[in-house]
Amino acid sequence: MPTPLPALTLRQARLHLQEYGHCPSGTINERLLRSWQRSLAAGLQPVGGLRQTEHASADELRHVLERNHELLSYSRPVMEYLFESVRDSKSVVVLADNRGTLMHTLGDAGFLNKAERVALASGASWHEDHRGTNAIGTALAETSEVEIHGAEHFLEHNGFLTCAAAPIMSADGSLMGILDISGDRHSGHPHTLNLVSMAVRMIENRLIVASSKRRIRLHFHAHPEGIGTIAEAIVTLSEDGWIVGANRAALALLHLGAHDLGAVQITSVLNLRLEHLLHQHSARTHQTITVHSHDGTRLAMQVHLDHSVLPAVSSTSSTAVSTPPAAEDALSLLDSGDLRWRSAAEKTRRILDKPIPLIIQGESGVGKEFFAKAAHDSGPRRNGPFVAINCAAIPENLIEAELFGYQAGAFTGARREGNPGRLREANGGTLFLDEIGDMPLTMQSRLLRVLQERSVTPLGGGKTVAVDFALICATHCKLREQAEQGKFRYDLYYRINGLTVQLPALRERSDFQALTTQILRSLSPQRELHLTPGLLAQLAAHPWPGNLRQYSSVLRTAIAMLDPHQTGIELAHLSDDIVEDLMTAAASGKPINNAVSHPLSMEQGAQNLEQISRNAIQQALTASRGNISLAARKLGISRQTLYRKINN
Ligand SMILES: Nc1ncnc2c1ncn2[C@@H]1O[C@H](COP(=O)(O)OP(=O)(O)OP(=O)(O)O)[C@@H](O)[C@H]1O
Repeated sequence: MPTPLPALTLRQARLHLQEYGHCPSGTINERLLRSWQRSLAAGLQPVGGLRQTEHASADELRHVLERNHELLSYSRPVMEYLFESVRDSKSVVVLADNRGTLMHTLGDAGFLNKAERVALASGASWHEDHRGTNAIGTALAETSEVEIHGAEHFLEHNGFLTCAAAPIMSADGSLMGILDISGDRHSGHPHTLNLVSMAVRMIENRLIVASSKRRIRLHFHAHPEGIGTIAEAIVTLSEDGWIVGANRAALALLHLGAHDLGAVQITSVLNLRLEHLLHQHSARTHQTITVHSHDGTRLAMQVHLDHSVLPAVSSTSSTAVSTPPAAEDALSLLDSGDLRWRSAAEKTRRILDKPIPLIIQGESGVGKEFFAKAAHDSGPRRNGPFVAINCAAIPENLIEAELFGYQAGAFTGARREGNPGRLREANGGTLFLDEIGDMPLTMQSRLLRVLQERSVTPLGGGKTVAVDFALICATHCKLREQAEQGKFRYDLYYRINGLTVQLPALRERSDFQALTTQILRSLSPQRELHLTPGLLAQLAAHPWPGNLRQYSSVLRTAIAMLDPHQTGIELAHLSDDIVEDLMTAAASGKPINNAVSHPLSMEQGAQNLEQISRNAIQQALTASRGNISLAARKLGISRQTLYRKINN
C-alpha cells in the first residue's frame, strides 16, 4: 500500500484542480486524478451536502436484490468469512451491484455516526456521480482494484474512511458488482486489498461453476495440487469447443482477454482434441490429465461435465468420438440437435463425393440455402465456387441469358463482351438452384439438356463449353406434385432427384433452445447472450411462419435493444408486433410447442400458460419500473386488461 499523501497536500491539490482544471504535475497519481475529474464533471463539490438521488427506494432496492440474487447468494458466505478476518477492526464488508448500489453490508458499524450508518446501508449509492471518488465508485469506473484513503475521497465528509474495493467479474467478462472493505481511516491495514481481492476470486470461481450448467468445464493449473484451490484456472466451453467463459487465472494463463470469449476455440490455445477430452472424461470422471498450451507450457487439467443437463455431449460422447469426421465439417456446425435435421445432414454427407444431385425441400426460410452452402463446404468441391441462383427472382425473359450466358450482341441490351452465364461460373464447384419449382417450362428443357450433355451453349450460338458442377436444388413445394399437375417436367424431376431431404419447419424442431444459442452466438459472437427462460418457452411455442429467417430477424432486433452490459434478452427487448403475437397466443390458450429441450421443460414442467403470461407481465412491469401504461404498451394490451390480469 503506497503511503497516502498528507491530507493538507491532497486538499490543496483538489482546490487547484477545481480552480485551474489541473493538478500540479506529480502531486497525485493518474487514477486518483481521473476520478476527481469525473467527480467534478458530475457537478459535485468537495464541501457541502449530498444529492437527493443517492438512496434507492424500497421498490428499487427489491429489484436490485432480485436482479443480483445469484451474486448475493454466492457472496454472502465469502463476506462472512471475510468479516471474521477484519472483526474488531472498525470495518464493514460491503457488496455493491454494478451501478454502485449497496446490496449487503456486514460488520461493526459502531464506529459510524447515524448519518454514516445510513450511507452504508443497503440501497445507498456509492457511484462516483453521487459520492465522488470512493473505492466502490472508482473501482466501478476503472474496472480495477482500488484503495482510497482518508482525504483522497473527493467529498470531505468521507475523509474519515479508508476503503479497499475490487470488481467481481462474471464468467463472460462483464462487471457484476464490487466487493469492498471500508473502515475507520486510522484502522487501515496494508493487506486489506489483498484480502478483498482473494475473496473476489472465491466468489468469481463459485459463479463460473454455477453458470456452467450445460457446458464443458476445464479446471487447470501449472501443478496438479493447484486444481481446486483459489488459484486454479477455469474455462467453460460450448459443446463445439468455443471458450465462452473464463476466470481471471485462466485468461492470464492462456494469454486471453475478455474480448476473446466466444471468439476463440480451446484447440487454438491448448494442444488437445475435444473428442479425446470428452472420451477420457466419460472413461474416468475428474481424473487429472496433462495438456500443453501452444507455447509449450505443461498444465494439469480436470474435465467437468454435467451429465444430467448436457445430454447432447455426455450421453452421445462415445458416438461423437467414434464418428469424428461428422463432428468437424460445415454441416455439423449448423447442427443444433434436431434429429430430422441431423438425419438430412447425415444422408447428404454420404452423397457429397458422388455424382448424385440433391433436392432440399422445406418451407420458406427454414435454411435451405444455408444447408446447401454447408453441404458444399463439407464436400470435396469446397474450394470451388458456390453459385446460388434464385429461379423465382429472375424475370422470365432474362433467366435464359442469366443461366446459359450469351454471345456478344446476342440480343438488344446484351453486354458488348457477352456473358459466360451462371452455369459456367459454377464449373468446378456447386450450382444451387433455389426455388427450382418456379423455373419456366421452356427453361426446364434447356436445363435438362445441359445436365444430360454436361455442356452449355450460350444464347446467340458460339462454342459449346463443357461444365462440371455438383447440383443442389431447393424448393418449398413438392416437385412430384408439381410434375403430376404438369407444372414441372417429369424427366427433369428424375434427373435432378438423386436424393431428396426435407428440412423441418422451425415450429417442428426439437432443438429450439440450442438453435437459439447458436443463432445468438452467430449474431453476437463477442457476448454470450441468452433468453430468459420464460421468454424462451414463449418463443418456442410460437408458430414462426417465416421460420429461421423470421426468428433470426427477431433476435437481431432484440440484441440491438440491449444495453451494452446486458446479456439477458427479455420480452421488453422484442419488437411490439411479436410481443403482441405472443400475448395473443398466451391469451387464446394455444398449447405450448414442446420444442424447448428437456432441461428447460423439466424446470418449466409445471409452468402453464397462465404462468407464462404472469412472467411476461412481471417482466414488462420490471422493465417499465412499475409504470402500468408503459408496461401495457410493451405487452400490446390495454391498461384495463393489464390491471385485470394483475388483480386476477
Ligand atoms: N442455422 C442458421 N443459423 C442462423 N441463421 C439461420 C440459419 N439458417 C437460416 N438462418 C437465417 O434464415 C435466413 C434464411 O435462410 P435461407 O435463405 O437458407 O432459407 P431458405 O429456406 O433458403 O429460404 P427461401 O426458401 O425463402 O429461399 C438466413 O438469411 C438466416 O438469417
